[in-house]
Amino acid sequence: MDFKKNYINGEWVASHSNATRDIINPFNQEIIATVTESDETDTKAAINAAREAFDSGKWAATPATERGHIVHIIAELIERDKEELAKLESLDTGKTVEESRGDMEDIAGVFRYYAQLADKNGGEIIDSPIPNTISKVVHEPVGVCGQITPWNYPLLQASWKLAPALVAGNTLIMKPSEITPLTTVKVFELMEEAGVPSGVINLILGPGESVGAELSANEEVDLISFTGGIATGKKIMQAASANVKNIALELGGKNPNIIFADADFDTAVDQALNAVYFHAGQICSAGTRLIVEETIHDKFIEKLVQRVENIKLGSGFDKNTQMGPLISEEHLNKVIHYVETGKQEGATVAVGGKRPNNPALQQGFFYLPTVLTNCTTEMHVVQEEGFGPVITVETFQTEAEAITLANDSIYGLSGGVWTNDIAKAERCVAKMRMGTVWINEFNLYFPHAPWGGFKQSGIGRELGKAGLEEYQETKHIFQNLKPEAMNWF
Ligand SMILES: NC(=O)c1ccc[n+]([C@@H]2O[C@H](COP(=O)([O-])OP(=O)(O)OC[C@H]3O[C@@H](n4cnc5c(N)ncnc54)[C@H](O)[C@@H]3O)[C@@H](O)[C@H]2O)c1
Ligand SMILES: C[N+](C)(C)CC=O
Repeated sequence: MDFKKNYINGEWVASHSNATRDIINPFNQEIIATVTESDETDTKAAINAAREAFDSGKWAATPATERGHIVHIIAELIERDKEELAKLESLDTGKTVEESRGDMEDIAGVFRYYAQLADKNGGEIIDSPIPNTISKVVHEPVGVCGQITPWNYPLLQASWKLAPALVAGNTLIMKPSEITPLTTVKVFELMEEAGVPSGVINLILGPGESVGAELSANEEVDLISFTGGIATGKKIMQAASANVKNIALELGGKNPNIIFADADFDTAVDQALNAVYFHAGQICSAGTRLIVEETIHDKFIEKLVQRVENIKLGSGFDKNTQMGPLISEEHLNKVIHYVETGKQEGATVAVGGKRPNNPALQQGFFYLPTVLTNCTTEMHVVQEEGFGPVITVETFQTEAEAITLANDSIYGLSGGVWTNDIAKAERCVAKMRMGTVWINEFNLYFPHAPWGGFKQSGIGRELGKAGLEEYQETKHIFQNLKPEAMNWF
């Protein structure tokens, strides 16, 4: 695999210090690539390139239809190379290739969706209350956008930022997670091939503390869009205040999954697994807080545990694997810490609760899919985002109790309700303080509908029309067709 570099002003360049970083396969800890490691100096060069490209006006002045056409070509190139991209994503993150294939379909869909929206948000004529005037609203690009992404869905989260920023006419600097940059590098190659002009898209590889912090604080950056953890989000928000940047934060979640006794039992059990164990639970919207009606608790947990015991761990490249490793040793230790703390606080391990014994998995950062019962709302493992394959189980007797438990969180990203009583479901979702609520479903998202969090799960929305509006300024233009002196002064 060749050495991966930054992409600044249309050139592939190594960092000024020539520092490098090895990228590790979380399944076996082998080095899968070496990439350039940048710092503040490289970041400033990328910001300058984006600033000059924006100020030249060349991209913003390109007709929206043409910008949309280029974004559509990017979608086609992703479609063309989706198998290579899927394998690269699995190598880098450990998730199964089947999951990565699904991600690549979603990613191409995001570029396609924004391509077709490019020339359909031109503004509006306001019915002016003042005679002989024209009042109109137009949308303009925000300017230079800093975009910072996490390691769990590297290219998917990048696509949610790249596609709307481009069709809106912005220039950008993207910083992927330093531990999973490979598919983002590849998509920059595809965007170059698609004909995005130099300076419009810039890629900078490096750590958050230097590259990410510079992007967040630099006064030449007009907007910072971040997806990642809550602690980092708070730092970015603070740094962004330097020049009162526009800010979009997609942060973590600790998502409730409410199961009423009248739900379709087998489907609810099956989907409770899907809600958490894809990508070993490393999903912002994972339904890790299972909230089950007391009357079905024992039966539900018995069936759930039976199913969990059969989940096959292994290499993401093995067709039989259902769950891969966690991303890193540091992250594995975090998951272990939360489960151990939960046990000390009174939770019972119904299944899992440790690393697998299988000798073939010892080089990988594996943790068994876990169910903790006897959980209560104040436990750390219930309140804090462990980001691993761990379900905590709480019970309720009444609808009101279920809602109270569901909302008892600083987070508000997503949640689910399982019941065959639609009126009850509607009553629940009306009270659930989350950006996405599913009824008889979990973890579904698509480009047309907005995504984002209530409470400390974030600010702003990605996807849908709202995801485009994040990258647009709104300008009111007022024209007097019959100007007259006022003679006031
Ligand atoms: N809401 C969503 O849609 C969504 C989607 C995916 C992931 N997430 C969240 O992401 C988190 C997991 O990702 P992570 O561990 O990579 O998050 P993280 O916050 O550790 O890192 C995210 C990115 O921020 C960078 N960063 C770190 N410190 C920084 C700083 N001081 N200034 C600027 N940038 C900095 C990192 O290098 C990385 O690129 C979870 O909390 C998950 O819920 C949320
Ligand atoms: C937003 N989503 C669900 C694709 C990934 C969250 O980690």
